[in-house]
Parts: sequence; C-alpha cells; structure tokens
Amino acid sequence: MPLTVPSPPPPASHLLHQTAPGVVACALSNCPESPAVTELTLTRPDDWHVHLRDGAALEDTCRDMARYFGRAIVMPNLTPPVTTVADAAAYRERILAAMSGLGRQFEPLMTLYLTDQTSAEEVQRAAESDFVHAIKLYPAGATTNSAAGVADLAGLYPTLEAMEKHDLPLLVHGEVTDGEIDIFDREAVFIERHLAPIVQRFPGLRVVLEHITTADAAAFVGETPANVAATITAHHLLLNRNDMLVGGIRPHYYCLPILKRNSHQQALLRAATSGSAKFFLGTDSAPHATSAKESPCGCAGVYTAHAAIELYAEAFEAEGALDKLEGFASHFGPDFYGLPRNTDAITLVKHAWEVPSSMPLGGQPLTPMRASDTVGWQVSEG
Ligand SMILES: NC(=O)N[C@@H](CC(=O)O)C(=O)O
Ligand SMILES: [Zn+2]
Ligand SMILES: [Zn+2]
Repeated sequence: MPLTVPSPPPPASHLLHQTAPGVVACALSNCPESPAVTELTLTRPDDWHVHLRDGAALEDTCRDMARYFGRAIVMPNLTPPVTTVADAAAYRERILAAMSGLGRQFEPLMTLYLTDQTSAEEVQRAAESDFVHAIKLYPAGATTNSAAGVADLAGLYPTLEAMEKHDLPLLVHGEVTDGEIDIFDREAVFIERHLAPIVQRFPGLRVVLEHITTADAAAFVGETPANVAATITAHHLLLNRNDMLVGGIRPHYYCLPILKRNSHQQALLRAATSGSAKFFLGTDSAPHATSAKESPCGCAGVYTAHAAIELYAEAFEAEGALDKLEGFASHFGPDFYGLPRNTDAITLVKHAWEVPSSMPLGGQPLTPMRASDTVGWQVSEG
C-alpha cells in the first residue's frame, strides 16, 4: 500500500495572498511553499522628498516624477532659495507649466526654505496657504545650495514656536556642519545636539528627519512620539559605503548624508520594512549633470526618479517584505501630513529592464542610478 505523505504545514512566517491586497503570491522571496511574487498592486505612491530643480531641468525631472507618483514634497533649495509663500507660488506655477504637456495628474506640495530671517508672519501665511505643506531646515553649509541656511538654531526658536502653533511640519536635513565632526558622524551628532532638544522643547511640532542614514536616526525616530517621522531613500536601502568606495570611487553614489557602513544600511532596512508609520518614502532624487558629478570636486546627489518605486521594490523584496511596501510608499506619508491617501492604484511587475547610460537634464547629460544596468521591477500600469 502506498504511503500517503501529509504535506508539511506552511512555515510560521508564510505570508498568504490575503495579507496584502494586490500581492499575488507569498511575499517572502525565499518561501518554499509558494512561488515568488511577480506582480504587486499598490495604492498610488507619493514622494515625500524630491528635488525638481528649476528652469530647463524641470521638464525632465517632472516627466520622471509624474510617471506614477501622485504627489511630491518639493525641496526649496534653488538658487536663490524658495523662502516666501510668494516664491513657492511662483515655483509651483513653473512646475505645473512643465507638467502641463504630460497629460498626468500630479500635485506638487511646496515647501519653504528656513533662514535666520524667516518670520512668524511668513509661517502663518504658509500655514494658511493651501499649497505650502512644510518648512525645510538646512544647517548652513550642510549640503547642496544650503549657504542661505540656518546658522544659529537656537535663534530659530520663535519661528519653530510659530510652526508648532500653526501645525506646519518642520523638515530637517539632519547633519552638523562643524569642521571638527567627521562626515560619517554628522547625522548622529546633529540628533544629539540639535534635534533632541528641538523635539523636547516643541512637543507639538511635527518633524520629519529627512533621508535618514544611520541606526542612530532610526532608533531616535522609533523612540519619539508620533509627531516625529523620517523619510528613507531607495539608495540608502540598497547601498552602503563599500558600494561607493571599494574597487574604485563611484561619484554617482556620492550624496548627503553620505552612505554609511553596512550595519546602518541594515538598520534602515529594518525600519523601512517594520510596518511602523513613522518611516515613509522620500527618494531625495537629486539630479546633477554628469559633468558636475564626475569632477575633482563632485556634487552630492543621486538621481533615482526614473526608477524610484522599482528600486524600493527591489530593496523590500530582498528583505522578504514586499507586503510592507504599500504602507511605506502610499499610506504613512499622507497620514503624517494630514492629507488623504490616493484612491487609485499602480501595478508593478517583476520584469528586468535596462536603465539608459545617460538621460537629459535640461540639455545636459545626467547619469541616473543603475545607468547601463538593470532594475528588476517595472511599473506596468501607472
Ligand atoms: N542629497 C543630496 O546629496 N543632495 C541634495 C541636497 C540634500 O537633500 O541634502 C541636492 O539638492 O543635490
Ligand atoms: Zn538633505
Ligand atoms: Zn534632498
């Protein structure tokens, strides 16, 4: 008599179809019971930190951004920076004009650039406008176009008080600029010296620590109340400093805050895939012409807008956490900003495609992330 071998029970961590709407198979990439996910439908995502630049570049950055993102928090670090509601209104019109030929619904969410001169009246005007959604703090000299940033953080307290009162979120490039502090430590030192005191002093202020790069930042945000959140980029999830520096220096991976060691990358992956609503998608896609990156003094910034959600899908897939992508990419950002979630959807398919070696940026060549290499996911319906 043949023996009937009962099929083994599914592994405890088996993620069935129903656990995430749109996931067509087990979301564990190495699941022995079920084939890997090949298709994923998500609520339309938004990008909560992007650089669209200005002038001729806008047409190119907007084209990539409007492919499937519904909205984006647009960084104000132009030259000169966007410091007033009137500046933001004019910049928004330029973005909408660049978008107009694309036949796409896309909403730019504008931000102001905080300076030592930002007044409580400007904060109130921003809060009362329906298109300025946050104010961005760049410590002076910390990153690209930050020369006009804040020199004296304590001097800003009246402005932060006004932001807390009007419930206008503070976005933070969290790095100290002190020449004594090693570049790899600048985020952790900023948190200890500046961010922790701000969060303590203004408990009602909504704060987003942007593009976090360290275990220290993930832990700080994880431990604070719900008014403090963080964005995480795709490149900080996919890369660490070895990718940038071993076997030759790769200037296209140079960004700020700089890529950290592998243990920090692992902490970011854990935070992004944890399901915590405090961590959400912000690409920090930051285009610079190839000539400005491949230079004796190259600019900081990685361009990912051409493949953003696809790169995040790779990172989440490698963690066996594709079922956590929708919360991170499409739910937690609007929830934090007090905006409705998008109501339509996009579909990603597991299909490798090649990124061009070069893309245009306002008439100049730009080298996108994964240039001449493949990305494993593709948006099939935007
Ligand atoms: N991230 C970067 O490396 N660069 C950004 C600025 C920023 O977000 O810090 C840029 O504007 O180029
Ligand atoms: Zn920054
Ligand atoms: Zn940025």
